[in-house]
Amino acid sequence: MPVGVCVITGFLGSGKTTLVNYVLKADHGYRIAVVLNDFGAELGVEKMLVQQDGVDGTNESRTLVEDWVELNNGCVCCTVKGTLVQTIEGLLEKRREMGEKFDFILLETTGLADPGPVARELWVDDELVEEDGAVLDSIVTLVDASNVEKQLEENKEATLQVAYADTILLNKSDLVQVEDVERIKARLETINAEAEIVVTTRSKVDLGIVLNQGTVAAGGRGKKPVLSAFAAAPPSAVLSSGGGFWAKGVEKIAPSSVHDAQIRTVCVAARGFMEVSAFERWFEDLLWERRNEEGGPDILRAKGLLYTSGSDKRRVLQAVREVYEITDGPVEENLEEAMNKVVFIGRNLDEKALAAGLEACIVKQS
Ligand SMILES: Nc1nc2c(ncn2[C@@H]2O[C@H](COP(=O)(O)OP(=O)(O)OP(=O)(O)O)[C@@H](O)[C@H]2O)c(=O)[nH]1
Repeated sequence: MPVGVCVITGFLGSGKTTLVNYVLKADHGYRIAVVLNDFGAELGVEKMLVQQDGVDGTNESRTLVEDWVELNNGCVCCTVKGTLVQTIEGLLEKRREMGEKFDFILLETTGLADPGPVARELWVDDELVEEDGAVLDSIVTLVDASNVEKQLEENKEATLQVAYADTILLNKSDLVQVEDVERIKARLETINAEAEIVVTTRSKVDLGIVLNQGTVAAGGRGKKPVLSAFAAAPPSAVLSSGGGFWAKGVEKIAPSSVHDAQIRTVCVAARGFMEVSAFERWFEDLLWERRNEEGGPDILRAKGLLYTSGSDKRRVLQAVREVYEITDGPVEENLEEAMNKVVFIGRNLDEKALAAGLEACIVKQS
């Protein structure tokens, strides 16, 4: 029987990695493979965020096998190399080699992705669906309750992510009032009236909602899944752009894989140990002051790994619009490297100025 693939999508900072971590650590007895396809992946930021507090809270029992990270409950983790189909094929190969099977594959998409092409790729690639292959089980979309309304106004991808969902996790509910939740639910329903909406905090959800929506067990080998967004039309209609499958009493959105051209990703790095207070001053100025200037940086999301003076731990930076946090990562054995990395996604990002700003936070050796 093929393995079910659960596609986890949602706008920048909505809680996808938090959900992946939650699923990996929960006591469910499933063997799960996670495929990360994220903007921080090339710097190793994303992988580290998923691994940072493994199943038992330590790093010790994990072994790095090539690009695979095996967790001590049998779950494995990898990042997309080459195409998505190649990555999943690699995973399945690995599964055969191990003589064991995964029960599920979780695929975390990038926060700016239109999940349509990913779903289509999984849908139409017949080789994947062969015996012991993979089949799309469901699309779970996370939305950040505190930002979703603005995101839906500004970004077509955010709307498409909601439109494709089988299940929507209305996450970060702790950051809004009860009446906001009702209003947001109503807004989401105008885009996708079919999806189940589950209100969550820190992506904590009944795992039955994420793992195994029944497609694989019910359909068996080679069966196509029944996804709400796809169910109204055969795949051919899904493949044609602007097909009639949106016309279900919901907003019409032309499917597109074109991103907001102004949004880009900038990665900056600086070697050495930094003064946290200097970093905070610089970062807060960027997030809170400079963004209001004409043509100033509009940072939608940032992630980073920081080395701070006087600590033997790497620190993890997370920012979603104006909100940010710096938390402790695992103890670092090789502190000499001390390469600070920050990945920004946003508009009006000046790479040179950001690199210089990060460099200026490094404590200079006298
Ligand atoms: N207050 C609050 N914070 C949350 C919640 N869920 C996640 N976060 C925090 O929000 C930040 C972003 O969470 P992630 O899980 O990394 O979000 P993501 O969707 O993977 O982000 P991208 O990789 O940018 O697309 C992190 O600092 C999380 O700790 C929640 O329910 N409430």
